[in-house]
Amino acid sequence: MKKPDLKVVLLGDMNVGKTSLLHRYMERRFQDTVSTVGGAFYLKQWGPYNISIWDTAGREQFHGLGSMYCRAASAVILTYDVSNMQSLLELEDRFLGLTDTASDDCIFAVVGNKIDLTEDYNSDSDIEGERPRTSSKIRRQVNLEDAFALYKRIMKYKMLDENVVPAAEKMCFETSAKTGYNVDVLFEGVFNMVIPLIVKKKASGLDETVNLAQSKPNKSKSRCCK
Ligand SMILES: Nc1nc2c(ncn2[C@@H]2O[C@H](COP(=O)(O)OP(=O)(O)OP(=O)(O)O)[C@@H](O)[C@H]2O)c(=O)[nH]1
Ligand SMILES: [Mg+2]
Repeated sequence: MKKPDLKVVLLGDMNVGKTSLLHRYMERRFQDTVSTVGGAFYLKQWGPYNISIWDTAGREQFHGLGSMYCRAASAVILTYDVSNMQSLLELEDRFLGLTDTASDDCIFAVVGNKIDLTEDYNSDSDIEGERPRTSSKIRRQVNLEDAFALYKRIMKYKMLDENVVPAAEKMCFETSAKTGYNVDVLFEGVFNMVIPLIVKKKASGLDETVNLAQSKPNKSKSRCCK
């Protein structure tokens, strides 16, 4: 298998929609999911580059694997559910520490999924005419400003200068895996931001992307499946 040029990892609590976001982006549809066991990866050709995108399990029992999946990651997509404040809080409490193994210049995106469930989602934005069947919308629990504040705390945790890193407004997204809203914008925005880092690394001979063959989970602990 060809070695990927860069690695992107999705992290976040169970049920926030990580697998659904990846299905939507890679397979262009919303389909039934089962809660992820261990992790799974997809390969995406992006221009001349190969990108591995890793889906991880949000369930507590797989928590120990998270830092392994993040090893040498160029980008981490921290995902929460806009209808569930706890899922945002978990990102800081439970998932941020797992990113210590990521690349030093790793970029972070904070993503609020399931925006279609909320009353301020305009279904005219649906990309495939998949309008919600009911109008029973709920009030969102997480505002974009909460995500901006988390992003700023992440930059502080990483000891990165706010004036140098991409602005929170550029790195916080709201998406719907169900309707496709903002999903391409998210993934392609992240890819476009990390590619200059790869070019730089390759030029300086510091390419540290993990070989997929060496980074499979320990079979005694978990198995890798979709
Ligand atoms: N309405 C709505 N439901 C969604 C959306 N994304 C995911 N879901 C639903 O949320 C549930 C969980 O989705 P998954 O993609 O399996 O969540 P996950 O984050 O991968 O969960 P784990 O694998 O357990 O960590 C499923 O019932 C999905 O159909 C969305 O954008 N809108
Ligand atoms: Mg999953």
